[in-house]
Amino acid sequence: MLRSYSRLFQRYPTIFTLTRLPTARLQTCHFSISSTCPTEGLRDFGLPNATWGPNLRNLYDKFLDLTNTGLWRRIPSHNTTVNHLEGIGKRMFLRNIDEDGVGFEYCMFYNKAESRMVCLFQPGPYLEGPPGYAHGGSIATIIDSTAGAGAVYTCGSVMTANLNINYLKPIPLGCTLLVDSYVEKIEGRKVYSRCHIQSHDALILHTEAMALYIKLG
Ligand SMILES: CCCCCCCC/C=C\CCCCCCCC(=O)SCCNC(=O)CCNC(=O)[C@H](O)C(C)(C)COP(=O)(O)OP(=O)(O)OC[C@H]1O[C@@H](n2cnc3c(N)ncnc32)[C@H](O)[C@@H]1OP(=O)(O)O
Repeated sequence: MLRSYSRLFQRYPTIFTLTRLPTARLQTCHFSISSTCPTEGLRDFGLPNATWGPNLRNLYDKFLDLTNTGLWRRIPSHNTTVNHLEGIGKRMFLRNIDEDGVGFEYCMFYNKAESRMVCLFQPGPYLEGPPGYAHGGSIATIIDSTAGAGAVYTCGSVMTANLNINYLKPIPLGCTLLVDSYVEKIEGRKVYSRCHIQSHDALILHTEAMALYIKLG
């Protein structure tokens, strides 16, 4: 069964394009976005926990070492991007499961000089799509979140206008991945990013994507 899925995926890499929707009424959305730490004192989920496998832990240690060079910084991760005073009860999509390890287990590092955001990612069992593998929507989510955070840290608030994904090889649940994104070019309000997902040992290229973000304000 798994082999036939694998063959199917290798033969027909899917291209998903999210087509343009009518302009959102941003002025009617009463939320504030902070790229800093809006929930001081609350748990930072981008830190190792008992559900992290050795590969995720090793990659984390490697990137943490890189922060000593001053080129990389670890991005704190809370369960909301919304100011907690007005955002009580809201949850960030990727952090909306209380149990560790079952959903999106991840941590991000940012390199300002390269406009590059990497995400160390371990997809948990609640992200299942095909038996034993991550759902394409969950893969799109981690890509958009990584490249989106990269765009935000590079040039401020943005919204995703277009996301184009080639799913090349299925992603087994529980494995460790490197989601690697960078801002390729900026034209006016348009921010073009590229992203790929590879296995922790860089032997398998699972996914490639391009995203267009529009700067707000
Ligand atoms: C985002 C916040 C992140 C917070 C991060 C906090 C810190 C980091 C921590 C944790 C990381 C979390 C990261 C999460 C990331 C997730 C992001 C999302 O899920 S966003 C939700 C899904 N996206 C929508 O719902 C958009 C819906 N669409 C719209 O609202 C509008 O269409 C919008 C804002 C995208 C553009 O509308 P206009 O009215 O402001 O601008 P116009 O004039 O239409 O477009 C500007 C230019 O862009 C082109 N353009 C627009 N859409 C295009 C498209 N789809 N394809 C090609 N070009 C497009 C246009 O042709 C125009 O180009 P010309 O300047 O004339 O050259």
